[in-house]
Amino acid sequence: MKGQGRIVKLIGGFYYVENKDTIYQTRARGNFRKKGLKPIVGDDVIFESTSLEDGYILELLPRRNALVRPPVANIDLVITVTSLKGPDFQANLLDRLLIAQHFAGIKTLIYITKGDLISTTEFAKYQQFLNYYQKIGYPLIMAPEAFKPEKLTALQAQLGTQTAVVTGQSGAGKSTLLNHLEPQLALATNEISKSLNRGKHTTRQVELMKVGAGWIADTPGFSSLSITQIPLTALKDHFIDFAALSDQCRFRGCQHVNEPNCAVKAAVAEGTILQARYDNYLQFRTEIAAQDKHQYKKK
Ligand SMILES: Nc1nc2c(ncn2[C@@H]2O[C@H](COP(=O)(O)OP(=O)(O)OP(=O)(O)O)[C@@H](O)[C@H]2O)c(=O)[nH]1
Ligand SMILES: [Zn+2]
Repeated sequence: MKGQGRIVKLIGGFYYVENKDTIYQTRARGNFRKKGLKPIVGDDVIFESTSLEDGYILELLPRRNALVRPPVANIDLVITVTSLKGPDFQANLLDRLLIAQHFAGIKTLIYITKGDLISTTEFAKYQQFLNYYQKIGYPLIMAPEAFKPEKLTALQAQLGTQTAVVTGQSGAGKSTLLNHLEPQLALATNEISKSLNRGKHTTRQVELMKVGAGWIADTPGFSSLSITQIPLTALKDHFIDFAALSDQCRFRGCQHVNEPNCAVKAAVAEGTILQARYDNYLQFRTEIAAQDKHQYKKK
């Protein structure tokens, strides 16, 4: 048969392509390889196959968008899983994820886990962050409330026929959420390693799975994320709270660093923009500038 399908998994040089609920094992043969294009999970392709195990990808169809990490294409929503305890909450990592997702042009839903493992006092420490992200426009859901039947139904309805990706640190609770959404998946989940205080990387590959009428990709966890693919002067546009104020800065294209009459810096001083978020902005700028310098030297 010859037809259109979607790459759902990639293992050992084989691309697994779904077409009408059947999965075909294929290899890449199309001329896209000459163009240096590498198919990733989520890609729509034209493929040909003689049996379930023997097929070829002939053509890679244009991508709407793609994330670098995890590598997935054609995504409508990223569910960004952020644990409060084990792994502990890191505003820096959350900001990296949010900025990378905005740069890729993909909507974000923040999903907070393990609030049940900390005291009320400790929770209050994080509350200002959670409130802040909601205030600036990120929808946010939280475990274990998110597992209530009516909440799961609402999330499924929100997903509809779309494609979502679940991303976040190792052991944050990605597979756990998917198992609640679709118990038939029965994905392996694991306790985080006590000695390393991080996940054991239960999920080892990106895999796109049917959940209700839509698709969700579970992805391996990670502990750091580079944002150096973003051009230095564009970074500010992906901090949605800064972007909302930039009209009020004195200079067009204000980088919110050294310029006078900067509305962003004023908001930080006033406390309407979180200091930690602004500090992360400056840190990301330093990382991007260091990378640019390094690349310039190599040329
Ligand atoms: N107490 C508590 N435990 C949770 C919560 N969410 C997940 N867990 C537990 O945390 C552990 C790790 O969860 P997983 O769903 O495997 O995490 P993951 O993000 O898929 O991990 P990797 O696949 O390694 O990246 C499991 O033992 C879960 O039962 C939560 O909200 N509260
Ligand atoms: Zn400014």
